[in-house]
Amino acid sequence: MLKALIVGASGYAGAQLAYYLNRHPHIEIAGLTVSEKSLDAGKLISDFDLHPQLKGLVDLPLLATSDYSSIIKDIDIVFLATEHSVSHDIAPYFLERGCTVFDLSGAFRVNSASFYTEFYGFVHQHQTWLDNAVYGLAEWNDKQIKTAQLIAVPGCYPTASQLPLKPLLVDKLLDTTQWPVINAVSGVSGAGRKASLKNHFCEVSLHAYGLFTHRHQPEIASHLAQEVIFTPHLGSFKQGIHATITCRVNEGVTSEQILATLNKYYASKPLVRIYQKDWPALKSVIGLPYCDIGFVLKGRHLILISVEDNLLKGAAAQAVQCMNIRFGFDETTSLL
Ligand SMILES: NC(=O)C1=CN([C@@H]2O[C@H](COP(=O)(O)OP(=O)(O)OC[C@H]3O[C@@H](n4cnc5c(N)ncnc54)[C@H](OP(=O)(O)O)[C@@H]3O)[C@@H](O)[C@H]2O)C=CC1
Ligand SMILES: CC(=O)N[C@@H](CCC(=O)OP(=O)(O)O)C(=O)O
Repeated sequence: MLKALIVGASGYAGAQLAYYLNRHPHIEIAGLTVSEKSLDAGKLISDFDLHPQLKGLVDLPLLATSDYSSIIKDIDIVFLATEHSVSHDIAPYFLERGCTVFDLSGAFRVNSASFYTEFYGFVHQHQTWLDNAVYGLAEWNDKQIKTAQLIAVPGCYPTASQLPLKPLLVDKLLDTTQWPVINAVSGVSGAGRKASLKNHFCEVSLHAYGLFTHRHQPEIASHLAQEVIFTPHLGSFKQGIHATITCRVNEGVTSEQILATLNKYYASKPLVRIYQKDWPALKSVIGLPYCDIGFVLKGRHLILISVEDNLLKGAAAQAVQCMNIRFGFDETTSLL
């Protein structure tokens, strides 16, 4: 059994990790932690006001600490389900002690120090770890994940955006002079569990945000090696991301070619499902670890639809998928 620690366990992504790791035949949850001053210190993660869906499954207490020295012993794997600056600060502690770290935040996703100053508001202090981090887009980077010590699990919007576009770019089916236009709508859980007016139920309707400035635009563009126009939207539903991606194909490209290319890259990938006709809806993926992809071509105009659960394929499920790949377990262990 490998021993795993979840830091930030009381959050939305952390609780999903706890659920998956508890069912995993090769993993023992060795600890669940929250911040030193957490209001949830000492509570069970399955308490009524936290994550009662875990009752009887994971009735473990939340340890409030910033000193991991007493729990680090014997830990093999650390999941950081913490905000970017927290992951940035604490990841090296675990890495230097030999743990394999799966970071769900953006702190190690893009190998550019200036990116962090511009989009995350802090100066990145760990260039060597940034150099060594492997981007955990599981369907594409499995070879590198197998030997990585630090896996930067992609963002929720970047996963939904890159999975449909990447095969078409790699196989040169897109006219890249027209930047793909990604309009994506996220449920409110994408903003995390902490209460704020911005994600208050009565305040959320449907609106675009981060126009030309969202940090996921450069994450998507750098990993696709293709500029994109990315506009996120907040919708009044709890979970899920629905991305509508409009692009232009090269002269002569047919629907059959697009389907063949998507199948070429994903037919053997159990967590990406390609639609031969019609296109997916959020209800196909909520509570499940899949990214579902459909498309329609008219002339040279292509619309791709991709959907995922932001907390699952967009966060916790992809992190566990990466862990499965890293440690040689079946990719879908505990996920399906
Ligand atoms: N929500 C989503 O859809 C997605 C989230 N992510 C990323 O995953 C990470 C977690 O997101 P999410 O679960 O939504 O966030 P939440 O706000 O729901 O949870 C954050 C967790 O971190 C804990 N925490 C806060 N400060 C510290 C600290 N200094 N040390 C240890 N724990 C701390 C919080 O508990 P407390 O405050 O009580 O200490 C809580 O358990 C973020 O980086 C996010 O960007 C990635 C993809 C999708
Ligand atoms: C709805 C909402 O607010 N979504 C978040 C993105 C989700 C997230 O947690 O960001 P990472 O994928 O970078 O970790 C946002 O736009 O900031």
